[in-house]
Order: sequence, then structure tokens, then C-alpha cells
Amino acid sequence: ELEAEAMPKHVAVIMDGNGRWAKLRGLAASAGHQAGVQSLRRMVRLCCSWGIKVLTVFAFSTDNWVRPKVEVDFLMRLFESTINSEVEAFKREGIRISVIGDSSKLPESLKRLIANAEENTKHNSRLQLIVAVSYSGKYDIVQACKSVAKKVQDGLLHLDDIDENIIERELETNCTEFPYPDLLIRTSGELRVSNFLLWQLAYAELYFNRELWPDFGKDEFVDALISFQQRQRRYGGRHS
Ligand SMILES: CC(C)CCOP(=O)(O)OP(=O)(O)O
Ligand SMILES: [Mg+2]
Repeated sequence: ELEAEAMPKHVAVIMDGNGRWAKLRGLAASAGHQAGVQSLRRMVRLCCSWGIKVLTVFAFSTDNWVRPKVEVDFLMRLFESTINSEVEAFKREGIRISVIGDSSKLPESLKRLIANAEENTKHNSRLQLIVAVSYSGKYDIVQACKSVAKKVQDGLLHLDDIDENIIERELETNCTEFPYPDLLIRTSGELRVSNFLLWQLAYAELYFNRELWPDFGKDEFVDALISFQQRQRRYGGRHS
């Protein structure tokens, strides 16, 4: 049974399987992505009702740019329409949205929508939804190291001062009080991290589910959380 007081503070999700979900139904990938958005909406509300504080989702990786232009263009428009249709509800429900990733390749219209949604929800604290778009875990670490190197170059930092905390503060996920996912969920049966959050997942419990993302609902989320609550996180300590 789920214990309210043993909920993870930060859940990360690799939402995978939209394409296969559509193919099984003889539909185009775009139908899978639209179903995937419904799944995300449901997950966000469940996190709110269970007191989870941060939900980070992998919505588009830098590797996804190689997909057919028609699919990439559809996804960019889907991100815009989803932000447009959700931002008012997020404002009302205390949900803060942040987007991480390399925004340089995003359409100008999407960049403006993201900036507007982040600005309009930045004071919300019931749930922080972090959406990784055009994100790369390796690049996140590279850009953090560059920031630290610049501070050393500018004489603002000494080499001996550089420790994990100095690096962590420069990561794109630094925008939350719970920066490290306690639980990573990946759907669709794939058993890999795919260059999602790397530094941040150092101690995350990993949970893999065979369900395709559009079919990952409340029951599947409960199963993942029960599995999480049954784990003994030792952070390197000896097994009791
Ligand atoms: C863009 C990303 C969220 C899409 C996830 O689903 P997918 O298109 O990788 O689906 P498949 O792995 O079934 O092809
Ligand atoms: Mg996939």
C-alpha cells in the first residue's frame, strides 16, 4: 500500500513508447505524441495530489533532432499548443513550469511561449514541472563546467574552491530545492538512461516499466511508487 509520508520528493520520467503506441493502432506517430501529452497531464495532477514536489520529464532529447522533419515540426507545435492550453491552469493550481535544454534550436515562437510560461509561474511552489526539451545530460555537465571555468578565468573562483557543490549549482536543474531525482521511471521496456539527467541521477532509484507511455496511468504510477517505497536507499552504506 502507498505510504503518504514515504513519497519521493523528485520524480524523473523518460516518457517513451509514443511511436509504438501509435503503430499498434495503425496511427501516425503524431497520434502517439498527442496521447503522450494526455499521459503527462495525468501524471502532473497525480504528483500534485500526492505531494511530490518536482517532476522532471524527458520530452525531447538533442538526439531526437534526427527524426523526420514532419515529426519534429509536429512535436514543436505540440509543445506550443500544450503550454498554451495548460499555463492558466498551472497558474491556478500552484504548478511552476521550467524548461531545460539547448533552446537555440527551438522555434522563436516556442522560445517566447516558454519564457512567458516560466515567468508567469515562477512563484508557484506546489509542484515544479521541469520539461527537458532539446536536452542532453552530457551537455548540461559541459555547460556547467564552462561556467565554473569562466569564474576561475575571471578571478571569481580559485581551483581549490571547486567541489561538487560548485558544479551542481551550475547545472540546468539547479532551479529547484530538490535537484536530485529520488526515482527515475522509464516506460516502454527500454533499459537505458539515453543521455537524460546524468549527474543528478547519481543516487536515483531506477524503475523500468513495459507499458508504453500513453498507457502509463495511475495504476502504473502507483506500482512504481510502491516499488520505490520498498527499496532501502543506502548511499553506499552496508546492507543491514
Ligand atoms: C519525443 C519523445 C517524448 C517520444 C517518446 O516516444 P517515442 O517516439 O520514442 O516512441 P517509440 O520509442 O515507440 O518510437
Ligand atoms: Mg523511443
